[in-house]
Amino acid sequence: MALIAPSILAADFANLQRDVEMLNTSEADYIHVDIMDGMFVPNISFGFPVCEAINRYATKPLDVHLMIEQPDRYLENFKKAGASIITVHYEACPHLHRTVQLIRELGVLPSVALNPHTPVEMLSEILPDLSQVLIMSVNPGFGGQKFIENTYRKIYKLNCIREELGLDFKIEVDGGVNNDNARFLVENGADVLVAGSFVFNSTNPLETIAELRKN
Ligand SMILES: O=C(CO)[C@@H](O)[C@H](O)COP(=O)(O)O
Ligand SMILES: [Fe+2]
Repeated sequence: MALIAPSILAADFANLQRDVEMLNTSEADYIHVDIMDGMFVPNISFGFPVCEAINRYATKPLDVHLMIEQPDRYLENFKKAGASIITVHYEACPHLHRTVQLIRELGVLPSVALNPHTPVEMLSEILPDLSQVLIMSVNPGFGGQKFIENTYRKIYKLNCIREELGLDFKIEVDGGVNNDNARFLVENGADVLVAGSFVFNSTNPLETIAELRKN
């Protein structure tokens, strides 16, 4: 059974409270919150005031995905805005060990994301310190993109490394996840499926989440 993290990026921002409350009643495990700064990625989403507003209504833990440069500057703000998990990008953190420590010191679970071109081996020295690794299955910056097939291989490799080292971090996959690829992602080792447009563009998001969760 997979854990499901619907991405609020695909919600109706004019009805954010309604959509968060819908997720509260769903089988979703987390609410995935995508933060984009227009620098690390070519798009701007929203910042901590909106994250705080989501948290005001959410009864599920916030899984905050920071697609921003120099994330250390804002870790405390996102903790205060309700983050339970904070993901930073490997590609945005020259001092990743320090960043991960800062997240832990805040009492938040640390997670690191890898862009599609970054090999999983780049995290080998830091895996014991992580509670989650996020494998991007699209290039970050936008919802609604096409799933990159090489992701299965990356997840398989990371899962092998996890077993070899006897670690228990979660493997999350993010981008273009739907009912066609979910099963194979879980079979290859994914534990958490992020789904934005597949959930929010479906006619019955509650059923879509329940279906995804069966994988
Ligand atoms: O981090 C990102 C995109 O950069 C994701 O979380 C997307 O928001 C997922 O949306 P879909 O690909 O499922 O529509
Ligand atoms: Fe994301």
